Amino acid sequence: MKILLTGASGQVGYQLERSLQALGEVVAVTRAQMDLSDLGQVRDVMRTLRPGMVVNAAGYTAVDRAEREPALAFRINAEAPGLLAREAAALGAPMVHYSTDYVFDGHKSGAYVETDAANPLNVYGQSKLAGEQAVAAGGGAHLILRTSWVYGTRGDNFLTTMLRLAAEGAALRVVSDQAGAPTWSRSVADTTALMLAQAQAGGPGWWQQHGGIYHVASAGQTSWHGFAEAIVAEAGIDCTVAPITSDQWPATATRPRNSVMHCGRLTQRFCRLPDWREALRLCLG
Ligand SMILES: NC(=O)C1=CN([C@@H]2O[C@H](COP(=O)(O)OP(=O)(O)OC[C@H]3O[C@@H](n4cnc5c(N)ncnc54)[C@H](OP(=O)(O)O)[C@@H]3O)[C@@H](O)[C@H]2O)C=CC1
Ligand SMILES: Cc1cn([C@H]2C[C@H](O)[C@@H](COP(=O)(O)OP(=O)(O)O[C@H]3O[C@@H](C)C(=O)[C@@H](O)[C@H]3O)O2)c(=O)[nH]c1=O
Repeated sequence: MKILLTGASGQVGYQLERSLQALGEVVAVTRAQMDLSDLGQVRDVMRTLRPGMVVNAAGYTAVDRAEREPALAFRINAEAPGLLAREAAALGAPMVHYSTDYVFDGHKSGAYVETDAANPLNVYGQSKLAGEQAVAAGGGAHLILRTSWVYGTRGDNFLTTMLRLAAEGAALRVVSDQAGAPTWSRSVADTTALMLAQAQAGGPGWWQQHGGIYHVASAGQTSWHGFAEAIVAEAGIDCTVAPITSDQWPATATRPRNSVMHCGRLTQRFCRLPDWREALRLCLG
């Protein structure tokens, strides 16, 4: 089976290109071959390639910049995934799409379940919620995997930023009033592959029974400050991390204070991701 993978240069996409190999022929396209802001090109690629499955790991992920570029964020995160979903449905191809903890407003005191009402606080979250809705409205078989605080040793992310700042000897100041679950990009990719292997074995009725939204995040929770402290500790860097409040960090976009997601639906049917601290250890090991 031909699997169209978008966003292969990104954190999750890079891992997916490896994790999906066992499932079929992975055709990884870059922005140069399929720019999600160009809907005509998206349609052309889908109609030329005619994939048997679409895994959309591309996304507009610049949370602060999205406040200044809402139209572009919505085109890439909502309109293009909607088009991919409609084109995939026309081909009878299932689609996997990724979403975010930032669809929630953070006002809940416990962990969010899949059926909790979404109410994003920022443009990025709004565009991702619109993307979820567009993929579901596409009418085909789909999985929407919401993950959170993704990191890895490649590219720009919170882990690599903290390691760089600590190595430069910078005084680390990190917000301690936002709770979430840091999630290793490899955990997301491996979980996706595990779910899709079961889908392939399950036959046509599988998507009807098991499709829809899943929360896919590390077990446990921490704050960005707790994550930063763990990063320097695991990396063996002698450096203090000062806790600050969100108000003390200059940010354009408002982030949810609590975006911890309950992963019970995933755990009951498929697997449990490692605890965030254990995953960090594995990532840096
Ligand atoms: N990062 C995180 O903390 C979280 C991410 N997610 C979601 O997971 C998914 C994957 O995110 P992640 O891997 O972390 O993101 P990255 O920012 O690491 O990668 C994004 C990918 O999308 C590609 N991309 C961006 N714009 C376009 C475009 N116009 N056309 C084609 N490709 C484009 C990038 O290509 P290029 O290299 O050319 O820019 C890159 O390959 C996204 O849907 C994201 O919203 C969910 C929760 C947390
Ligand atoms: C670099 C840095 C950030 N911060 C704060 C800013 C922010 O509140 C928090 C996280 O910063 P970042 O900008 O790395 O993270 P942010 O862009 O908010 O990360 C989000 O990205 C999108 C794509 C998602 O989907 C989310 O799940 C989440 O991972 O830490 C500090 O307090 N000190 C620092 O030195």
